[in-house]
Amino acid sequence: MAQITLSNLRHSYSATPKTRDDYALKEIDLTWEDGGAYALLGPSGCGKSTLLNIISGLLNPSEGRILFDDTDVTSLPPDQRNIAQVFQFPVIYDTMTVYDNLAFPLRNRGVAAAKVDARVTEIADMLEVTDMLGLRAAGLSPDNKQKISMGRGLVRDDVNVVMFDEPLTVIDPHLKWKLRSKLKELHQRVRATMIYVTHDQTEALTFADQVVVMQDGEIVQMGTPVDLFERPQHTFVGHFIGSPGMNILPCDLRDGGAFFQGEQVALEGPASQGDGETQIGIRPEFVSIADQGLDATITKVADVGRHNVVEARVGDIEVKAILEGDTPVKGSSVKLAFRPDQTRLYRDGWIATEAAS
Ligand SMILES: Nc1ncnc2c1ncn2[C@@H]1O[C@H](COP(=O)(O)OP(=O)(O)OP(=O)(O)O)[C@@H](O)[C@H]1O
Repeated sequence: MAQITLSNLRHSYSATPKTRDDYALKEIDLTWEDGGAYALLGPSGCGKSTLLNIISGLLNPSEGRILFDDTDVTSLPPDQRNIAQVFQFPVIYDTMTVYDNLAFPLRNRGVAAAKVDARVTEIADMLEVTDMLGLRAAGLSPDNKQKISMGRGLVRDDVNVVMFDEPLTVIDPHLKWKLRSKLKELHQRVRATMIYVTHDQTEALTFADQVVVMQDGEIVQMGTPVDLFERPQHTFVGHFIGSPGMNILPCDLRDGGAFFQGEQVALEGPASQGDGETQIGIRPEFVSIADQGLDATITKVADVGRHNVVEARVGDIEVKAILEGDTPVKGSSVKLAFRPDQTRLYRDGWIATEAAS
């Protein structure tokens, strides 16, 4: 396994890029620590596959370098990078048995039969497919095929990194959670560096210790699932993560305070100086109905099981709240309060308040 460093990486699919918009990857500087469980999370088109293909060597970056530990691999082809990859669709040999499928990556590299057997047995046990080892892969269900595909990615213990590219796409929704937690458990057992690419926040947050959030060819935040929830560094992260996402509300800064719809709102801490468009960020979990606060009208109440998701209008702006217990009915007038230590200020998208100490 290796530490992977991406240094000043940029990539354009155009031969003659002129503006920043011509780059699918704008400027990436990132270190993936040896043995870490990472997710690369972002919406379709943000550059995840481009970044993955650059790490695996399928694509040469327009600028920048890739290091595996201290070795510069930027110009090495994929087969010399020693990477295992698990794709959206299972890559297995239907005519072979499950055992031979799992053994294939090892036999291909001339690993001795005894070690092949030990490793296949171990991985099959971890994946709970031991009873399938003698079966032909053709007869397996799609989720079992994908399990075997994952096993093929994990069977070698000498790879630099295992990369998963949306591996649960073909899995039935009710089986997804099982495989998701299985992968997390596998990481804890094998301790390989793993990068899991997805546009699904649940998959990313379940699997990864560190989540790298991408938007429009840039990394907007790298952090633990708790960091991303509690202190999004960018409004995109606040909005993209959470269900529903963070409320992002226009505000004015004046007289040393932040004003939303004409009312002053207490922030978590002092705001940095600067020009630019300012917004308040507050998660629905920290909006409540109180005796004093912003005048609002309830426009929608959705019972989603454990709690209600309530939408309220403050002036012409909608604010979402997650409320438990008694909830006001649609059309009623209420006062909304924001929990001050969870109320952040953003300027041009980026966080601009200091955390309360
Ligand atoms: N071969 C290509 N030629 C030209 N442009 C490309 C090519 N591949 C990707 N792009 C563009 O680069 C940008 C990033 O695409 P990329 O496939 O890396 O995103 P992604 O996050 O992996 O999306 P998805 O989740 O849909 O696969 C997009 O604007 C896309 O249109």
